[in-house]
Amino acid sequence: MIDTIFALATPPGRGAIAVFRLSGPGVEAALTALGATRLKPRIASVRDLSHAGDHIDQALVLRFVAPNSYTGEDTAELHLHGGRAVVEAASRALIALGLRPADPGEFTRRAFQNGRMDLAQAEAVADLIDAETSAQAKQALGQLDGKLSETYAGFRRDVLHALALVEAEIDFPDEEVPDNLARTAGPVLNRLGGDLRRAVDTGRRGERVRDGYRIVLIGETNAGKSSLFNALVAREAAIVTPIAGTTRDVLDADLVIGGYAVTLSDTAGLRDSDDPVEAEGVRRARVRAEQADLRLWVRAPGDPDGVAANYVKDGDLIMATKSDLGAWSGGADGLETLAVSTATGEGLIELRDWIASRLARDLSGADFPAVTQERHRLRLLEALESVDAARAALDVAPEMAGDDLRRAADALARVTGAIGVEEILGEVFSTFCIGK
Ligand SMILES: Nc1nc2c(c(=O)[nH]1)N(C=O)[C@@H](CNc1ccc(C(=O)N[C@@H](CCC(=O)O)C(=O)O)cc1)CN2
Ligand SMILES: Nc1nc2c(ncn2[C@@H]2O[C@H](COP(=O)(O)OP(=O)(O)OP(=O)(O)O)[C@@H](O)[C@H]2O)c(=O)[nH]1
Ligand SMILES: [Mg+2]
Repeated sequence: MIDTIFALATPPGRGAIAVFRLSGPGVEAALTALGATRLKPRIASVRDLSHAGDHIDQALVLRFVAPNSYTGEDTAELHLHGGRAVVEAASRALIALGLRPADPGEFTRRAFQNGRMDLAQAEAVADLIDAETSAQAKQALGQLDGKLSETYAGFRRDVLHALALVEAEIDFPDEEVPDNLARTAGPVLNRLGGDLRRAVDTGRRGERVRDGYRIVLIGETNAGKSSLFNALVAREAAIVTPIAGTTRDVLDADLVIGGYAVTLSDTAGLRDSDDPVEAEGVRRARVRAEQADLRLWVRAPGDPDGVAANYVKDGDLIMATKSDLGAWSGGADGLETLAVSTATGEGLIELRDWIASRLARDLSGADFPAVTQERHRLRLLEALESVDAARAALDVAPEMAGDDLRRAADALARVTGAIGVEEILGEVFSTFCIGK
């Protein structure tokens, strides 16, 4: 027998209203026991709820009848006055009536298990709740709509089509098999390989929108990195002193620029040091610079053509800091330069604008939906490798191509949860909040 579950779907604590969500075969009996009868499906009704003779609340009650509900089961919502005592009384009554508090993500998990959505859509529900920027919300909504799932399903259809062509040839073996295959399945696999490669490439973008675009401040000691960091995050987050070598640890701050999530990192000034603590700081700074999506190379007037140059890549930006003390004049190897001063505020607005347009360039693709999760990207890579292997096998050992294509189809089916569900369910739903 399937449990009937309940959870508070609104944040805990005092509020205007508190919404309890119920799902499972025992919903109707529970509603009747609470005194909520004669409810028309999907029509809100005001009912006095009580249990064991105690009046709980005058509530707004909604009832959905299976399968026409979020989970696909009988469900209900109790919209209560949002006081702690009311919430507590309702919670106790529901437990007394045999309902069980839901696990994180359990409503969405049931929606998935009842075929109301696939795994990629369930992940989108969690992403939408976690979204803090407009770009994150837009990306999650695209995935919730099923656009991403449809893309994956299209890839899988192409794989199965190629597989059918390969099997048809192999079933009628003759001298011409390799030639025929190269003519029929070859072009299908070439196109599919290109599509999968493009999808994998959007994965970097999708993950950056979801998890934050990584920008790192890097430069000589005393160049003004921490001062610039503080100016961008608008608080005195990092220690600033005239002493060279002040910053040791990498300091991260999350900000939103132009609707995109950004993680900005302040780092230790790059120089050789006998101090093991500083040397470790410099090592960490280098690692971060290496991993970053964008490096801001911070250079003050008079800074030598320093070590930072080794870590800066095409497309990075030179921050000519302390512009109040004079213009920076150095070779920039084709990198753009922006003069800033945290003393006067010069250039700070321009810097934000510059970053915003860089984010728009790197992250807003016309080819939404982007692949948003590492889990998807890894499966797509697996599919891509198998398709490439199948393509190579066509000419030499066509019977191997069939196995490769079956592996590719499996990898794609795992993304949407068509197969291999049990291994990934825990991973996907454990990050959900209770009540979702
Ligand atoms: N109060 C409330 N607001 C909410 C939700 C909810 O469950 N309750 N949602 C949940 O997270 C989201 C909306 N998503 C939903 C998706 C499908 C159904 C649903 O009952 N579908 C049925 C009936 C459709 C209809 O009314 O015509 C169906 O598809 O058969 C409900 C909510 C956001 N807002
Ligand atoms: N005049 C002027 N001084 C600045 C400016 N920015 C930073 N400074 C000063 O430069 C010194 C070093 O600044 P920090 O921000 O600590 O430099 P840093 O690059 O973080 O230095 P390390 O952490 O040692 O690598 C401090 O005394 C700051 O007050 C600026 O725009 N104008
Ligand atoms: Mg510093």
